[in-house]
Amino acid sequence: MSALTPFAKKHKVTVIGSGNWGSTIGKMVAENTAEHPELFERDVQMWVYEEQVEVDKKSKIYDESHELCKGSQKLTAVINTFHENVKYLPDIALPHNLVANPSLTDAVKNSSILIFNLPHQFIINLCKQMRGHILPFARGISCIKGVNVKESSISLFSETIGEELGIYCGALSGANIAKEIAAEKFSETTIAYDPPLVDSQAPTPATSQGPSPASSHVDLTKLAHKDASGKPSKVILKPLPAEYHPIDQDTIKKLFHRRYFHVRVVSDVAGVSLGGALKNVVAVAAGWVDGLGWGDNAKAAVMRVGLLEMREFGNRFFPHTVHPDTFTVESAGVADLITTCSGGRNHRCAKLSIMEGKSIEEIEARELNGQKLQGAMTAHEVHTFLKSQNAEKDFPLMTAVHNILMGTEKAENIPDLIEPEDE
Ligand SMILES: NC(=O)c1ccc[n+]([C@@H]2O[C@H](COP(=O)([O-])OP(=O)(O)OC[C@H]3O[C@@H](n4cnc5c(N)ncnc54)[C@H](O)[C@@H]3O)[C@@H](O)[C@H]2O)c1
Ligand SMILES: O=P(O)(O)OC[C@H](O)CO
Repeated sequence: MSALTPFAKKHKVTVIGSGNWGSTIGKMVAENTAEHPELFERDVQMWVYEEQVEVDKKSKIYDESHELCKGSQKLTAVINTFHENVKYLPDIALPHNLVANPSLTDAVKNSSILIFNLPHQFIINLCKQMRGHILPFARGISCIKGVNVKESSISLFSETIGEELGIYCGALSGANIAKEIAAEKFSETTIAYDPPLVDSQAPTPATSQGPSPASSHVDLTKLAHKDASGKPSKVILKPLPAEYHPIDQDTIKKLFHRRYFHVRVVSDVAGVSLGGALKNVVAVAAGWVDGLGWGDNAKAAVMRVGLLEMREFGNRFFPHTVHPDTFTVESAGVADLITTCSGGRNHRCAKLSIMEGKSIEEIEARELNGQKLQGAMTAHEVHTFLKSQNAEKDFPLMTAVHNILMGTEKAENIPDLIEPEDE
């Protein structure tokens, strides 16, 4: 113990995912670890789903004499050599201390802070691969916009990750179109982070020897937290060893906040997560309305109904934890809805799909170069859950989006579907 001065260990940070948002978050986090050497290890690991890519001749980094610019190459090699994610975040210089790693288990090894940033359909499988390879006391932040539905149950990805890995996981969400933030244009975000007090800031049990040295003697069985729906969580959190600086709200803010990316830290994990997931469904409807050429008033009507349904969804299905104000006060609520329904990928692809008479999946494959939409999948998942609760009629917009995607309704009928004429 004598060799260990307080906070002798710095936090190692890993970003799991390297898409459009994953790479942007990796950029900001690596900028911050370099600026806070007292808290964090400088190098940030970024797990990359390995694939073959070609460096485009029009790209600024193209160098005809370089081996990696000839034919198809590993994405990780290209990122680590040219410090650019040519496929998912082209033309943005990444910090040299952001290290692409194709091995998930190696990328997360010894990391005390794990940032999850993947399309939601991939996360459970990845958590299973990570089990047994992470520090048991690690803390997580989920930047994933989606919900985890299994027939009649719904959970947030912060909860799912927490339960799969036995760690606490908060959530980051906001009006955050990645390519704008990567170009360092101003934006805000909301981070919900409220772990139970098992770390060194927790009041530790009094002993005859005086206060416990930082963290390690808390009775964890009494501290198992509740998940966002109010059910007792299966996770029994492990306290952070005393040699680490606490991973508190201040530490989390230092990890994400940039001059161009303003962070507000709150406690409402459920509200922040639901806002990010449900707005993607509304964005699909907004895209259709724009594609029909109905103008801004029509889109505003869809957004108004969508916001009310988002708030009602939180109140009804997460009554113990959602703070209804989150949807209107925080970037993770109405601000995200506005930006998504203007410049987001879900909106753009839905708009093109109706203009061209093609499915959203066809447009996604043609337009997004491997990036993944979350709106259509989330609409189906939310519908499965609403149906199981016999609540479809109380969420007419969410239900309409599902039915239109399924081809049993038409986007042209949205006005009647969201506000039946006899009401
Ligand atoms: N892009 C944005 O503007 C933005 C902003 C805020 C939040 N988000 C959210 O962030 C999350 C991640 O989205 P993104 O934009 O970084 O991703 P993306 O859509 O840009 O890219 C898709 C990613 O999925 C990976 N992938 C493909 N197949 C895979 C597989 N089988 N297993 C694991 N990974 C696989 C790809 O390598 C790539 O990294 C989503 O929930 C999204 O809603 C995105
Ligand atoms: O491009 P979208 O539709 O996935 O939305 C991106 C962000 O979530 C906007 O905040």
